[in-house]
Amino acid sequence: MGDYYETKKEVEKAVLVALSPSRQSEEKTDEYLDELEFLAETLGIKTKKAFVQKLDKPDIRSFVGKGKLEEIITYVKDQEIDVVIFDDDLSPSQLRNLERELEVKIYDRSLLILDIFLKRAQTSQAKTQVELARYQYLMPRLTRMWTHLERQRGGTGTRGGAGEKEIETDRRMIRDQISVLKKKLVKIDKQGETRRKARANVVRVALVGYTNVGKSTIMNMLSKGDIYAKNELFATVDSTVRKVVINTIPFLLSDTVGFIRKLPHNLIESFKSTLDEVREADILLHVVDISHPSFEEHMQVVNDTLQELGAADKEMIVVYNKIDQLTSPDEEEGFDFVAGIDTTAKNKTNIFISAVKKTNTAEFRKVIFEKVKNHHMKIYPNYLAPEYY
Ligand SMILES: Nc1nc2c(ncn2[C@@H]2O[C@H](COP(=O)(O)OP(=O)(O)OP(=O)(O)O)[C@@H](O)[C@H]2O)c(=O)[nH]1
Ligand SMILES: [Mg+2]
Repeated sequence: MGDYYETKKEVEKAVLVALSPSRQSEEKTDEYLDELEFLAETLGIKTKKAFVQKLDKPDIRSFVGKGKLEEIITYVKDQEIDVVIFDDDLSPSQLRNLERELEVKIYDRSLLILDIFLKRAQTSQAKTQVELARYQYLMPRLTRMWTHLERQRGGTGTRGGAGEKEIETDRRMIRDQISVLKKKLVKIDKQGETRRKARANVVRVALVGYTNVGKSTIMNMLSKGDIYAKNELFATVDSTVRKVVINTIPFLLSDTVGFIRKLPHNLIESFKSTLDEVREADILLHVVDISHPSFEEHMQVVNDTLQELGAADKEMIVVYNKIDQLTSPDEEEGFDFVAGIDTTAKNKTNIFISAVKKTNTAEFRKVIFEKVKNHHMKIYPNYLAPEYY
């Protein structure tokens, strides 16, 4: 094995590889690729080209068929590509085969997301959660190249390629790490539990939504804070809680990690405690980027994830954000005409805003106030709530 991956260049060049099953439209495939490109960009990786193969199921051996793989290999060599990114998860044996044939670094969707989370995590809880998920993911996938790269990352460095023996050593080390991290998390969880219990006498509201929809922007708008909000996927990985007061009634507002299609399962598992903010909330603000062509699918992903967390039946305000980017919404008709918006769902209130242009935000505050007030009155039945002004 050569040392082609030794030299670290400033910007890595990537090709994307995706399948296009017959049931999926071309637009959908393109959109998924755009999302994958955006994810790669978040890690500072530049996409040079995307390869799509019409296949209903991934090839067991190499994800794409033989002919397509040859095409990719040629391109990777000619264009000096550093990374090949697959839009689905690869099995350990697919990863091994592809690595051998492509001879460059390989990412699948989960690993890409895990690395973004790793880069973004700030608190020790989030860092521990991501590290755990990442190790659990890597464990069955340790290959010579990964072992080698991980050692480089860890600064231990090995000369030449790692052998089977080293992989075995690393596997043992990772197993130990996993149990250390699990213990650490239990301890952090206990502290978090105490902190959350202390908040039992305050109404709790949680922002949820697909990544990049504007949750942190809304959090900042409501709490006048300065949370990292950026046109990047997973700008927020840690959950942040702020106290907000609307018209004399206080509540706690939490901003959490965004959801995404095919979020690695290990990641949801280890983020469960961060997502306790969501599970324990009285009211959810489900933020939707209504200007995104796939906003309905994104909503579905969020609702499914909420279901998984056991938080699907909570009272919810669906906040359709970024209306400033909608092409020609009919002012007269309002936005309810937009296809796919369910105005009949119980327990749900729809509101249309632009957090950036501050459109309809007074109305938004009012809707939050009314709902928070109801919960506040349950905790403090004698509270004389003021009328909203
Ligand atoms: N045009 C427009 N852009 C917006 C609006 N609200 C937020 N944005 C932009 O959308 C991008 C993402 O905003 P964030 O607040 O970081 O989104 P988020 O949901 O917290 O994203 P993650 O933390 O990555 O999951 C930023 O570039 C914001 O400036 C809006 O009402 N209109
Ligand atoms: Mg955010």
